[in-house]
Amino acid sequence: MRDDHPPRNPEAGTARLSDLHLLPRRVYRFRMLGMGLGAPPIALVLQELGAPMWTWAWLLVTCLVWPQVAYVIARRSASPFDAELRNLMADSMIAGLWAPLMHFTALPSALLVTVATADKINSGIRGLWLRSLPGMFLAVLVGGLLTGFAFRPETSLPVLLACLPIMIVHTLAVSLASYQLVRKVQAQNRRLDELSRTDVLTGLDNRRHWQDQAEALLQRHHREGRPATLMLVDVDLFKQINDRHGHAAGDDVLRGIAALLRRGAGPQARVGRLGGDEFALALPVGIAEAEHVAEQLRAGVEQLRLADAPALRCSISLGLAEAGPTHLGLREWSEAADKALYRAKHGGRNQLVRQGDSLEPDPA
Ligand SMILES: Nc1nc2c(ncn2[C@@H]2O[C@H](COP(=O)(O)OP(=O)(O)OP(=O)(O)O)[C@@H](O)[C@H]2O)c(=O)[nH]1
Repeated sequence: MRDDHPPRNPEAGTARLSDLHLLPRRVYRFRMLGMGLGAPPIALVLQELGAPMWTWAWLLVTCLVWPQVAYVIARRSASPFDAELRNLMADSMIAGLWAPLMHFTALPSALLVTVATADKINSGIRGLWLRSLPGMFLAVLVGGLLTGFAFRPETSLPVLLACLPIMIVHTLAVSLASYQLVRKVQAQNRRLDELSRTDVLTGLDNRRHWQDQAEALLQRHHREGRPATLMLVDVDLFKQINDRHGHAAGDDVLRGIAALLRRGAGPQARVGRLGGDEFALALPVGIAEAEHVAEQLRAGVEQLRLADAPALRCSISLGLAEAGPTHLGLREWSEAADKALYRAKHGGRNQLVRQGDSLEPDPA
């Protein structure tokens, strides 16, 4: 008998209230469909067996009355999810009972038991299918005692044909559900992958991902001799900005500068936020071109205005280092750019300094 699966497992403590209230209605539709498709082959077998009236009555109860009763029980329950779990177990017992009542007619008996168990597996609720087996076997036993374990496994052509709808519909429904689940998991994996590489505040590469990209650019420089320049960017007196205008305005400044860097650096550059108010750019260009870009960025940040804090002014200091033979790894390359940035800070801020430039006296 077809049943539907709950979207979440409350045992994992993640079930949402809205899910719980939707569950009985969802299960009801599938239970009606499953019981409806299961009824014709059962009815044909009962007819072939010349079954007693009470089995016909039981067929009516299981296919018409039970789905309504199960729905009402679940809706009225203080815990619809738990009530539906019990109903799902009852579905398995009903499927199990039908096997002996059909004198174990092979195809419909195997089909009902398999479909009921497959639905428990497909529910994703840990161990539900195993927990449903004792009840199912008990029902087989009770039904067997009622029928004296009459055994007639032959399946006639009409019964076989009547089994086709439930076979086809159930297989397709389960396949569709699996397909949708796989697509959802793939999309979530892509999103997780993206999140693991992205700085949440600015949307730039985060430190680790940026470092991987910068290292790759440096190694390509060593391999192929292509130019590469590292640019470290630090917001000037950012603590004062936070103190005077508030942390939220500080965040807006970081976002605004990040957007400027991303736009100004060009599509080939890797732009990352190393943390706090520090950014880094790995540019596939020589020092002269990088200096030009850096100057434009510096001037752009000077012009940055925030709608929420129009009086706020900010600037950045930049340290540049072109990749060279002494920069064996990102560490050496970063140190060179960091020294240049240090000079820019101590040279009065709001300026760019490149590796090897002479140290300006600090006016402060
Ligand atoms: N709004 C905001 N502030 C942050 C964030 N991360 C770090 N900060 C603050 O950024 C400030 C960084 O200040 P520093 O780099 O030490 O110094 P500074 O004031 O920028 O001065 P100089 O670098 O010498 O120009 C600290 O006050 C941090 O609390 C963030 O995500 N948002």
